[in-house]
Amino acid sequence: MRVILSGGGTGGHIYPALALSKVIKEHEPDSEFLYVGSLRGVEANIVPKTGMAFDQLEIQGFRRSLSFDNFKTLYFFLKAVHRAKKIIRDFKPDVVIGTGGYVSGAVVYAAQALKIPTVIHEQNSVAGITNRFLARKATRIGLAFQAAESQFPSEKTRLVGNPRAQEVAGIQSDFSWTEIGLTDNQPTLLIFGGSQGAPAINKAVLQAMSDFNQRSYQTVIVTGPKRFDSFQTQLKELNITPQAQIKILPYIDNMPAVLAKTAAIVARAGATSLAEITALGIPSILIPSPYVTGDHQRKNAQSLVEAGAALMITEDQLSEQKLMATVDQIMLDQTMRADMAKKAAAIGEPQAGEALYRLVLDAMAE
Ligand SMILES: CC(=O)N[C@H]1[C@@H](OP(=O)(O)OP(=O)(O)OC[C@H]2O[C@@H](n3ccc(=O)[nH]c3=O)[C@H](O)[C@@H]2O)O[C@H](CO)[C@@H](O)[C@@H]1O
Repeated sequence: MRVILSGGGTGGHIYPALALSKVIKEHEPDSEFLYVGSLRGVEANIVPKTGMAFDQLEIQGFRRSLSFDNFKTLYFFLKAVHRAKKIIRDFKPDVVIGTGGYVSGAVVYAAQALKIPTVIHEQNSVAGITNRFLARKATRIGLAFQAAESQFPSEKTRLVGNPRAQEVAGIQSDFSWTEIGLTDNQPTLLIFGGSQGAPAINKAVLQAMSDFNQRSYQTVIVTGPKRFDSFQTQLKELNITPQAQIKILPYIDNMPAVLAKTAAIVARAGATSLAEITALGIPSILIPSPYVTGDHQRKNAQSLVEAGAALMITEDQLSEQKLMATVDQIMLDQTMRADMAKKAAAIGEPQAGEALYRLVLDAMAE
């Protein structure tokens, strides 16, 4: 089949689209894909590395309040829809799939105007603005959380999970911590604040660095691509030299392979990260971002906490002491980790990619 994928702005929207493309390719090896992202979004770094054809639109988000900027945004949106229509006419897709972010708004809207079947995927329990806008004319809607059901027309909406779960669940990882200068003989804690990094997590980790320096378990700190330099500068200012069991990175490109070798995680509670953590059965400490629509990360995190798979620290409780105490609790207790791992795996959705693929076939058959 010929497929246009679009989702952007943040990793949580991009990786599910790429994961779905792998499932489609397994079923239909001759399939052709085109990914349409935004000019400035992180998809421009992520997608071309996979070898998938990639095109870009200039687009920006709406402000929630009335402002002159919104006229400019509207202008960009209409221009982007116009270009998206041309891209669609040239590529002739059988289906157009949107996984969230402003750019998918323009691409899927253009496809709907051209009467091409469209599928949208909502990763969160609280629907994003783009998917709410696209829902009325979408042919099918795939959800990762049951809690989002009431926000979409029921007759064409299905609970499918997050396709990234299936991608990571089956992974045969040959990653070794020695590739980044660590060893494979110690349990490794991975700290990352979603795809962009999280200032509040970085700050608490910086304050706790001298504690991490004294631990025997390994710690990998992913700062986020734009926060790496300032993290290093602050380390210098604090006069702290990370010991050999600590590694600081701006971003991890091969996350599924790395996650498969990770003992425990400290992270935000973005939906795609959680799909990965549960698919692989990894114990986690979740620090939900309070800055997202409808406080959805806290709801995401709560579902793992209730299952016994995760511990939660809210951002207002986050401190060096709280972070270290919670991390030590998990990292120094292998039995606790094993129990949480089992409970995380029990709520994983290793078939999610398959379910979304079926939904795409449904949309095309209509
Ligand atoms: C601040 C914000 O708006 N966050 C939203 C965004 O989060 P965000 O983009 O952070 O998305 P998620 O946490 O859901 O997913 C992050 C993705 O990036 C990957 N990754 C991360 C770090 C790294 O170094 N390498 C790497 O590959 C993770 O493995 C994962 O696949 O989209 C999610 C899914 O719609 C939402 O639930 C989040 O609330």
